[in-house]
Amino acid sequence: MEDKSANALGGALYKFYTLIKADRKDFYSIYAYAIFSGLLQLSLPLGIQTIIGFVMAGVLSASMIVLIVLVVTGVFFSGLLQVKQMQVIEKIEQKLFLRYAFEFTDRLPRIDMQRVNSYYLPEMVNKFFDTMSLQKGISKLLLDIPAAFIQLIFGLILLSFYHPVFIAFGVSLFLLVILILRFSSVKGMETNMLASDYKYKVAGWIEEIARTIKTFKYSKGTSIHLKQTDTLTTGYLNARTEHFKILQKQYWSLIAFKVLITAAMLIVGALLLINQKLNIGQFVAAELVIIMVIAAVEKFIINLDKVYDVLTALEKLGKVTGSKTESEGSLILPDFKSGVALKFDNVSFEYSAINPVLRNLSFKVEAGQHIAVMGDSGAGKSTILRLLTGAFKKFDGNILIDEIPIGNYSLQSLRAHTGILLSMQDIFKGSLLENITMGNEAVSLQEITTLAEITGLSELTEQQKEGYDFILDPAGQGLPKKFIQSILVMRALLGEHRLLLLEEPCQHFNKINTQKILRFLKNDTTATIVIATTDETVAASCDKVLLLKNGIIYAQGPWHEVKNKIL
Ligand SMILES: Nc1ncnc2c1ncn2[C@@H]1O[C@H](COP(=O)(O)OP(=O)(O)OP(=O)(O)O)[C@@H](O)[C@H]1O
Repeated sequence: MEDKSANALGGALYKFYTLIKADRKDFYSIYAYAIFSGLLQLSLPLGIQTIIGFVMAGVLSASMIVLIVLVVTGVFFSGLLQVKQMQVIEKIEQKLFLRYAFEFTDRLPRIDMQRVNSYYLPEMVNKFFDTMSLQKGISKLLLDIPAAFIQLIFGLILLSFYHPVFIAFGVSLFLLVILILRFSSVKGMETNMLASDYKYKVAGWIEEIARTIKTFKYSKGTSIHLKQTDTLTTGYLNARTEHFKILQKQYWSLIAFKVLITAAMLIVGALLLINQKLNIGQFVAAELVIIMVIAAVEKFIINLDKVYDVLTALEKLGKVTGSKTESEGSLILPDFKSGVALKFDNVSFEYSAINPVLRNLSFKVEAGQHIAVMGDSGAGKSTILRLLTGAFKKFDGNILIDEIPIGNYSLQSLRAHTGILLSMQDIFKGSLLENITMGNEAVSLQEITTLAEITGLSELTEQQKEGYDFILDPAGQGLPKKFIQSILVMRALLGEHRLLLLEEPCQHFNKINTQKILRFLKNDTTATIVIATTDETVAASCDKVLLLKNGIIYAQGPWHEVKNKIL
């Protein structure tokens, strides 16, 4: 466990380093400002020391006034530099938000589906909210901590000029900080990560209740939602309490040290003063520097929880931004106006080791041929289509497209030539037109209206005043299923294709639209078509039927030969 946590801490620190590297110019200017501001802040005790010297000597001279002006100017400039630092930090915070927003948006559609198969992606995306923790914490990490550190270094250097005893003070202070970090940081990171895990589990569970709200609403007397929340929040509270214990330990070590050091320094300072090793001006200045140094250490320790938060946020954000994208080849599928030839050669596939889905499957589809894949629920029909999208790469055997293994093709080129309708596709919040064309401006209006007529969507566009600008709710809420299906079918069919992968293309359609779609597929496209279906009308319209049973081919041939084998 210790090793894993140490790795988590190391990994998070490395992520922090890469984050800083990306904006290094901004970071350099922060540190330049922090160094100057630290130096300027020292002008206060030094100035006071000299002023006291003047006062003690009973001299009121022009140089004393100049000195006062210099001290006041120093205070003003150190404030000015702090404002500059804040401006740079604000810029960094804005950049962070943009960077993560675009990284999430760009990466999600390219994510390797096989690796995230067991995750519920909307829940995984909740981690985006850690951008805010990062924004909040980074200013502490970049502004307060470096400033405190620089103040500490300069303060200690200055003190060592007053008397060597102060060098011992500096060394013990450094040792304290290192000891506190050495003994608490790994555990602190571990407990903070655990609390964060539970935080997302609670959020995920509440999201799940919202997603299935009708189930919970209509299940009389259920308390399962509260029970689960109770379990998860208990986990969260335990982890938080453990984490707070670590923070408390750090604060207590600091308080103990502060008490001791204040007493020791006052006594040592007073003794040095009495023994005339320091004059009164030096004594006051040295005490001021000591107070400043202790305040710097305090700032450092108090902000340690922000360090944990930032590192944890980076780890969580990394779950999405660091997730593997789909691997692909570099071959471009040529832009021919004909279908592709397909071949499954001894293909076996499983989503998880306990559940083999396809077993030594071999079949061929000629270029331009239409094939229906039939079988009971769970037989593996959709899986065949999914494998042909190139989204699932880990299978045994070989899948060939135009005699070349599917993995050799560039996914972009493959998908540019493939029209895909799978049951997990959905409507997103956006206009009807955006939902149909997915932003592809090359699609002609003529093509859209033709397909709208075939699929029956024209009924909707004629009813709606806004026509194709009509805004759809997420998942097409409130829209009849037949229109949702029309949109999804149009999305798959618009444009030129060499391969069409269609899962139940005619479900929710009436007989007329079913016939229109089947006629369109027969006469108006040259693509090779693979349809996963249980609809006999659809199967009968294909050149060949592949009947699956428990992941193997049970029968294949034209519909009239296979239909008797269907139970
Ligand atoms: N994403 C997934 N993760 C794990 N197992 C899956 C996944 N998708 C499907 N399966 C399993 O793989 C098997 C085949 O599923 P598939 O969806 O290909 O069957 P199907 O014939 O299309 O069934 P249906 O008609 O019900 O959609 C089933 O046992 C199913 O539970």
